[in-house]
Amino acid sequence: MDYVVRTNRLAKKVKGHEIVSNINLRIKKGEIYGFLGQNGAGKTTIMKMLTGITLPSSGEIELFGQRLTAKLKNTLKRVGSIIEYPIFFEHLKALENLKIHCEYLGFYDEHAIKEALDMVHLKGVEDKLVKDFSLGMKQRLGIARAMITKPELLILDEPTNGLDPIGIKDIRDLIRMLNKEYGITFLLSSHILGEMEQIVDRIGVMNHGRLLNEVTMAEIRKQRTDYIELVTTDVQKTVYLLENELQISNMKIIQGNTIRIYDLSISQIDISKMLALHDIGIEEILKHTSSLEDYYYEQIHGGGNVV
Ligand SMILES: Nc1ncnc2c1ncn2[C@@H]1O[C@H](COP(=O)(O)OP(=O)(O)OP(=O)(O)O)[C@@H](O)[C@H]1O
Repeated sequence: MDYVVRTNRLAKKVKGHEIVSNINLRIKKGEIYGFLGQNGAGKTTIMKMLTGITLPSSGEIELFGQRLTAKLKNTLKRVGSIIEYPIFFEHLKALENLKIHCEYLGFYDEHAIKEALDMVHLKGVEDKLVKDFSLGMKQRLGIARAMITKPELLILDEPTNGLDPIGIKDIRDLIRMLNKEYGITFLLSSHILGEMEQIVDRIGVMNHGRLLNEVTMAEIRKQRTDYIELVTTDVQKTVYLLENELQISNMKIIQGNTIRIYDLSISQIDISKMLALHDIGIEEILKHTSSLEDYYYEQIHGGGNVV
């Protein structure tokens, strides 16, 4: 298996307290991997260790199959990142900011700068002052800056934080495009489940400094069970009617008065019509579609496996 990132029992201690422990992370080449976890779960700390901003207290990091050591800092050239949020010289133009960054890196290539701006669709605003950029444009400029050296892995910490729905969609589309067209592997973090669900191939659930589970979105979708939830004025009679009038057998009663129907070949409308015909009052009927949110809460509250 071609892994871009592998960590082995990675841990970080701060003032005697372990803020992340025993992290065995695996990110495959070409995938969009998402770290999911509440504030303070340890996502940023791991990203800082992967980008060489912070040193691990123990454990190992392997990037592109090579162990990351002080001597092999060159490997980090293959990684681009925005950790926390991108900081610019606000009173300078976008292009000037990128040029300064290149000079600082000792890598000056005007063509690469123009190409990066083009990739994130910021061509035409390179002479605009950064202070006049929207948050979404700044995020895109941050991605352009991280892309100048043509990294194979981009690490973006909460890339859609603070953006409005259109800005969020723009960044999502940009990440997808960079992944598909340029084959860039991504490590993203977010605490917004719905957002991650729409973009990642695989997720790692972080909780209190531990990586609980790594699972593909395809696996989550396969496991999910959708059902219709029904509350009526007469549970026993409803069950009898569902079985005999609509031939539904896959259902269960929960909390005494709620029926969950797992047979979705019969619509809510048919159920409602049939019950109305038999004078059964419906207090509630709704379709429940399980999602990443269900999986996440199961992991956090059900004590998911540590990987
Ligand atoms: N330098 C530090 N000194 C003390 N505590 C720290 C330090 N860095 C991080 N922590 C603590 O470690 C925990 C993990 O922080 P981290 O920033 O990695 O979490 P996170 O999952 O990225 O959350 P957020 O989304 O809020 O950034 C937090 O409780 C944080 O307060």
